[in-house]
Amino acid sequence: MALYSRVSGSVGMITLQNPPVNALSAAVRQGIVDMMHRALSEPEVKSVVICGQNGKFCGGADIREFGAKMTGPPLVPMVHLIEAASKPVVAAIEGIALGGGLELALSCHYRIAHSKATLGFPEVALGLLPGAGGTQRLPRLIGVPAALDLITTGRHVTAAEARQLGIVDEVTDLNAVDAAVKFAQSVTGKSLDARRISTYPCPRPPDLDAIFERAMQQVRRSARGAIAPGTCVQAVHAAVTLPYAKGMERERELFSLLFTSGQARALQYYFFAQRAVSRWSTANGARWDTSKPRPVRKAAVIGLGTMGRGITVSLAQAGFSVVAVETQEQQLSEAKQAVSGMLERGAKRRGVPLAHDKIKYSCSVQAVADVDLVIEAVFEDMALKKTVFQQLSAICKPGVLLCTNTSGLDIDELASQTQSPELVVGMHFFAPAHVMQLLEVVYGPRSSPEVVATAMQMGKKMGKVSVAVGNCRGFVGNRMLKPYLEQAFFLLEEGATPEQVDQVLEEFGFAMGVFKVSDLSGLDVGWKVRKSDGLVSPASTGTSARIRGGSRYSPLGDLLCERGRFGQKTGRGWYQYDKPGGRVAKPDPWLHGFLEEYRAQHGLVARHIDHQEVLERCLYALINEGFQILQDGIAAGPEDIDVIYVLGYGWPRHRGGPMFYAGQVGLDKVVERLEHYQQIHPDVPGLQPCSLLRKLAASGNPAIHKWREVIQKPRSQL
Ligand SMILES: CC/C=C\C/C=C/C(=O)SCCNC(=O)CCNC(=O)[C@H](O)C(C)(C)COP(=O)(O)OP(=O)(O)OC[C@H]1O[C@@H](n2cnc3c(N)ncnc32)[C@H](O)[C@@H]1OP(=O)(O)O
Repeated sequence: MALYSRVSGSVGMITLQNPPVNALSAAVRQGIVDMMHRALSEPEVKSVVICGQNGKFCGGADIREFGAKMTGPPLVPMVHLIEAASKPVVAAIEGIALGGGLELALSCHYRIAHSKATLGFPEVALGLLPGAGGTQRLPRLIGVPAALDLITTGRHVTAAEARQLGIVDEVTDLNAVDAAVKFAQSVTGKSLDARRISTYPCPRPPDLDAIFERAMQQVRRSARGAIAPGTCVQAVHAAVTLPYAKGMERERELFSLLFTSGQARALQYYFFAQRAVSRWSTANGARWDTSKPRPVRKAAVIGLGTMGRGITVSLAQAGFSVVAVETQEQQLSEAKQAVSGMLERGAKRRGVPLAHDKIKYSCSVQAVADVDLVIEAVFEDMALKKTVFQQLSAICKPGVLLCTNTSGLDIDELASQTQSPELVVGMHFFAPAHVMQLLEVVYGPRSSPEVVATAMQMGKKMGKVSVAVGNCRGFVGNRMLKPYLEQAFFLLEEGATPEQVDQVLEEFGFAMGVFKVSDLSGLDVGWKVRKSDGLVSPASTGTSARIRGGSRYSPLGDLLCERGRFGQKTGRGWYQYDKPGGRVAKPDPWLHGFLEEYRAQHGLVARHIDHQEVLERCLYALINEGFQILQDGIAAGPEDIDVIYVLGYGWPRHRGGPMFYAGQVGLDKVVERLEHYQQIHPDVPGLQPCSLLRKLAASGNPAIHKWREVIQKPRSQL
């Protein structure tokens, strides 16, 4: 709702009241309309201030109302009522003015912002455009290039930048509402003719066509199939080429197109999913709201390879004191230099405060004796990690949290090396650890609720989205990756090329196809794991070369590694690169020849494989594993899996995540296609639809938020 009060006799004050962000719900819109009429009708009131309760102007339209039938006054007539008012209306912007909130502010005649406020049009991230006149007013106010930038990227600007751009009239370090009241009094009685943005002509730069062409190219490059950014460009184009009223009609048409799209539904689902994962629960009943995190002031990182360095940077930038340990002098000195460089680049590019003084380097594990939490990031080798955990358990003070950055090893086995297994938890960072937003917090059967809560909170403090997951091979992300990769290898055996598979996945929206990712992360990583699992066999011909444990196996990755083709780092992998460390993947005729030879050796006849088969086999196998993970209680809900895939594995956000995507395709259709492929490939167990997927499909494709009701009480796999 909106409250009305009178300040200093002559200023009518409308206060938006809808915690936590004063979103423009039906009740708030109704309140604004009613209170505007009241302010305009009271003769003593000479001017109006609009502000938000609790230091937040407005977070925009209420996203929770988007799925439901529209009630209350629409936004567009509301902003027109404000702009057309005969008394000056001043927006007092504290905290946030986002989306519809900024549109509300732009309909006011003046805008006063607090210096700490942020403003922006983030609709594009929800699959929408600013549909209450934002695409028509902003270019009129700040010009086409700046408006295109803000509307197509959704980036938030500081009050200082907003002032520079001309979005706000004044910025204050003092109380913005008081400043707005004073301002409102000072403009009482002044003409408002020049203050109604909709009446401004839209600036028409001479190189208009080139500007729009560049903007379209830019969004095509970065949008990876998302439709909202390009539609935003079209709406701004209407502001320049059409009179205001016609431009508003065009904005409405384009908004409706986006509003009803599957992409908008996916992005809005994802918005809430990313927030829902902080309300975690574990298989043995621990929960976010009943578990108190322990205080952590000083942390340690053991092992300063690529991951350890990134983790050190993340911790230091988040304000933790860090002891960074690498036992080899030479490597320690290299790491110190690398970490310093990373901190300096962070300060230069993102304005993160320099944190050199937060880090103490040491060659000795003894240096961690007084820390509150240790993150082990040594080489991915169980024997080595066990030794480190035994050492840590002996050296560290009682009560210290022992965390491992393993990407898939058994947390419980490591916990059993320590005197306090309840204090052990996985913190699986993603490379580069100081950049990637995802953190999988892996609890073992014995991890205490406080320890899970502490790791989750540490992740948040480091600016990450932490997702709690159970302990199993590969946890959630890497476990699902296995069947996906496996299908990609099988497709090569059957006649596809890496380029073809990657193209299909990139057209779907992945930033990189599976083979390019494999080249980037190094083929040797998976090879080492397969070797330690006893999967890599010396026999390279005959049927046994392609069968392990009675199931189909492709040794293609192993064969490439045997030839020293580890990907980008060696300049050769599934693609070729101009030099070791090169980044530009080019098709490799050698690889094509090798695949032909391989097929001939194994009696495989190459066939034409179409787009649909590549997509379905790769994605549905991955999705099926996701359902198995839910069934096993490794992830508490589909949102956890979707957030992990979007933030950690390049799944296109506008497709919501693999579990949301499955729901959009239709669970019955996913089951049917998996069954189809399983009939053709009976030796691939990953194509057998899991029972939870079948159960959900059979119960009539319930909406994703209802899946938890069907998922049985979770239990740990170990
Ligand atoms: C018919 C439409 C016509 C015109 C077009 C207009 C369209 C729009 O305005 S779309 C909305 C545009 N606004 C946004 O996209 C803002 C989204 N919110 C955020 O970016 C952030 O929440 C924040 C910067 C406002 C605050 O961040 P932070 O302090 O980190 O808190 P949280 O993100 O955890 O949010 C707290 C809480 O608030 C809920 N919430 C936030 N914004 C909205 C909103 N616009 N509508 C409804 N609910 C909102 C958020 O979900 C959190 O609650 P839960 O934890 O319960 O999910």
